[in-house]
Amino acid sequence: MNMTVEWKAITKQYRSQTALRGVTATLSGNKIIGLLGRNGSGKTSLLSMMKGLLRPTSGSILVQGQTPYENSELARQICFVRDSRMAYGFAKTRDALAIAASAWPNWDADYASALADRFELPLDTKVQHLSRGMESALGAILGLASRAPLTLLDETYIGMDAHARYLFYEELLADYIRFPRMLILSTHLIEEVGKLFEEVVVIDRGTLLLHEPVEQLLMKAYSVTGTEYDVDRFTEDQLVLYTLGGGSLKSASVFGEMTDHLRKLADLYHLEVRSLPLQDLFVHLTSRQEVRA
Ligand SMILES: Nc1ncnc2c1ncn2[C@@H]1O[C@H](COP(=O)(O)OP(=O)(O)OP(=O)(O)O)[C@@H](O)[C@H]1O
Repeated sequence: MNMTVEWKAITKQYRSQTALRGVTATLSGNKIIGLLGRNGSGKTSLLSMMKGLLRPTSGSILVQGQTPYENSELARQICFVRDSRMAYGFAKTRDALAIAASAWPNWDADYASALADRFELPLDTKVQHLSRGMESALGAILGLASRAPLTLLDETYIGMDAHARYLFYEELLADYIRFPRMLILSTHLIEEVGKLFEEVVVIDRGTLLLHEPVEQLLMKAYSVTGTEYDVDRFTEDQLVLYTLGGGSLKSASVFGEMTDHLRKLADLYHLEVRSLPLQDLFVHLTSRQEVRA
């Protein structure tokens, strides 16, 4: 199944609060997509509308050409992992997995049980009594074992410790390779998860800032390091995101493409050129107005 999600001029208003403003984009193909945005930028609202839990105030959202809102057939193809405590609070963990098994047509019970072992999930504990990390692990297991063609993970791994998070990344990638599907992960931990993404969507204060393949995005910025004099003359006409150091060792992060001409100039000025980590680029994209132009 080749998944397609269309956002058509989506606006979401909660009373006086506008969470999303005219967001338009088409996501297609089996991919791991990062949904990035600062706190309150509108990520959860967007994910909830993709699952059909909310309706846009204006505009429309289509998953496989259909409206997800009140569409129970389509809902079985879309797994949205957010708050396991809310969804399964009174059930024991083992029962939550059994409920999930009946909800998802592609549920893999053996895989769910192998994951429960790997994450050391206590099966006889009520979901509402799970530790934060274990609740996150349950969410990760539900998201992975559902094998839903569209899987939405809203900061699923946020309560996990580093060991569990890396286990989750490893499982996510391995299972995605075995069963390609569209996985959308909203996150703040870009440095850790960034390597998994093929494509990123950045939402800033309710508007779509960019939607691009990661490879293409990373080509849009770089850092140069050298003496202050050389770095300053190299970056004179460029959009500098931030600088570090000075004197004999200064580094400047630049938003713009590294052309052949610039590379020759950097060589001439004995500057070291590096690509910018996705996390740095994200922080600066969402904090500077000029970059949006
Ligand atoms: N039910 C609601 N009623 C009123 N305002 C809401 C509601 N849900 C979200 N909002 C507001 O809409 C905006 C976007 O919220 P949303 O939860 O979608 O953002 P987010 O990017 O997921 O945030 P975070 O990263 O902090 O979880 C915020 O200003 C939030 O306060």
